[in-house]
Amino acid sequence: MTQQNIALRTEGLSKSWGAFAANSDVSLTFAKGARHALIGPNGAGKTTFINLLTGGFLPSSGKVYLGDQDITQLPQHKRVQRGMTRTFQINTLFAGMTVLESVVLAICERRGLHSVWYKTVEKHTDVVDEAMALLTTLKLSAEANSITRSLAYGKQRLVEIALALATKPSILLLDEPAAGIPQAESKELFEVIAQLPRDVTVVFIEHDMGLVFRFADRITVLVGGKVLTEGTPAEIAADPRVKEVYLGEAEHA
Ligand SMILES: Nc1ncnc2c1ncn2[C@@H]1O[C@H](COP(=O)(O)OP(=O)(O)OP(=O)(O)O)[C@@H](O)[C@H]1O
Repeated sequence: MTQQNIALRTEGLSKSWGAFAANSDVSLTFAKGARHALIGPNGAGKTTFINLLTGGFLPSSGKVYLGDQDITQLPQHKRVQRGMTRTFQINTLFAGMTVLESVVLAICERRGLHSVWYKTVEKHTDVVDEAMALLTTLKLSAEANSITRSLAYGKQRLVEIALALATKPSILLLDEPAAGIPQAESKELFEVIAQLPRDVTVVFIEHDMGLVFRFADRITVLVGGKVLTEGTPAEIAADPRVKEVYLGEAEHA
């Protein structure tokens, strides 16, 4: 992979709490436009790794590079400004607003239009247009005027993704986006994620292997905080070590 094709890269990333190493020497490269899944058994260190990427945790050692810039020490909000965003659960304020209102607010925030309240936003028709375009991409335009809290969980997850996309990320990090939603809705959710523009690199954690093998074009397997292997879905599916890890887990359960 050439430097121009790299969206994000880690070098020997480690995170320990006391003697416990949640991530050890994780060196990964995420290609621009990839749909890159992180998989591995419970406690493998996937969420820890995402937190090291977003700046939620600082690593014990190692580096994080966004393109060619070392962002290892950069605070979370500065990483968002540079194009790296993760989804957050919709808070009470956003849950009580309509879908369109919340996305408009998120776009205003990005554009630095802090004093614009929704009632005066009609003047900023370009903000409303951008919000509607985003909702159309996410197949949420029919829900634009619904109160977010009243939507099915799968749709609420899409609103969370809309709010993340309102920051105009080049990298979108998703930690189990389909957790807790019915299977039919999760398939729909991933279909929408799969159709996001290719200028957004998507890194996601997912436990449902059906979804992983359907939607990822690259898979990294973490076990015990370390990279076990990485490859295309076909390579990972054929890797006996991966089967062993999951069979071991199933036997354990
Ligand atoms: N703040 C923390 N302090 C101490 N240990 C932690 C902390 N955060 C996570 N851990 C530990 O690190 C290990 C890895 O956790 P992590 O959540 O990264 O795994 P995961 O692969 O995302 O697991 P799951 O699939 O169950 O969500 C776990 O044993 C967890 O208890």
